[in-house]
Amino acid sequence: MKRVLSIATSDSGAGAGIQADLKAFLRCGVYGTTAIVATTAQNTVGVTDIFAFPPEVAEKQIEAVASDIGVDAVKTGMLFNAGMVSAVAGAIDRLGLPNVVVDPVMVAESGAVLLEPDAVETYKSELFPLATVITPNLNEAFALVGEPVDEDRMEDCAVTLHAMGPKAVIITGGHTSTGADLLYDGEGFKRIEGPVHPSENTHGAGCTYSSSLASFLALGYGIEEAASRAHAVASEAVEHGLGEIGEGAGPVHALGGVLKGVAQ
Ligand SMILES: Nc1ncnc2c1ncn2[C@@H]1O[C@H](COP(=O)(O)OP(=O)(O)O)[C@@H](O)[C@H]1O
Ligand SMILES: Cc1ncc(COP(=O)(O)O)c(N)n1
Repeated sequence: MKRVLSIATSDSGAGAGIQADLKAFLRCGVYGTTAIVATTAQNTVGVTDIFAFPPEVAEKQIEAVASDIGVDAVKTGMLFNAGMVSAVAGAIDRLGLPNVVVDPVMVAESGAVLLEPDAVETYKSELFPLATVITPNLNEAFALVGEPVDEDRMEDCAVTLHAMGPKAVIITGGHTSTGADLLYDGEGFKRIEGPVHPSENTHGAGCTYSSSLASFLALGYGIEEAASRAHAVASEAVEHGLGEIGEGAGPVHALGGVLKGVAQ
């Protein structure tokens, strides 16, 4: 059983964050572990509070998992502040963790700010250089390069992000007109396409995607194949999104496709 560690934040509504990551790990057939860096009071409508743990609490969890269970891939999600980004980068580096997927979570589907603005520089200087791949969505990608969102300039944006140190960049396409993800590995571009589901129940799509990507890297797939499989898992989770859960954008359902037809 391959082991994938999520370093991220709890979502009390369980649509995104650590909870979405564990569902995606189960869907992908890997053993998921967690280092929880903060917790949100959150539902499908919004985020009413964020409580961040001290960075040492995150470091201790990462060390506990690495020293006994082991780590075949790691995914970082919402890290909230600069001190945490720095501590997580330090632990990944010190422990030599492989297959590092960095999802630079900045804003929730509901509009809540999930990253303090001064942490962006720490991402660029400390965490991106350790990343196998970073997975910003369209808005995050342009925010990171400090430019207004322009779908026609996604390739330029990916090149600028790649120069910040990750081995590869994937700008996820859920908020673009085509829905395609864009992969840039420093040599060429690859568009990952698939059916776009007309669903509003996308809370947790990005978390599901980056966790699935880390899972497929742990399972030994190359970046292109892992990206294509992760897109398929995220897309299927959106297709089966749970509109009946909560009043806002419903949570994605990572196991929806797998459970179809199973007696309940
Ligand atoms: N309506 C949709 N239909 C199919 N795939 C989708 C849809 N929305 C998002 N996805 C896929 O889910 C993944 C996460 O996408 P995105 O929405 O860009 O991230 P985030 O949730 O961080 O904003 C991507 O692979 C994207 O292509
Ligand atoms: C704790 C936490 N982490 C991440 C997200 C982003 O969610 P999404 O996957 O929809 O971009 C979130 N809303 N809450």
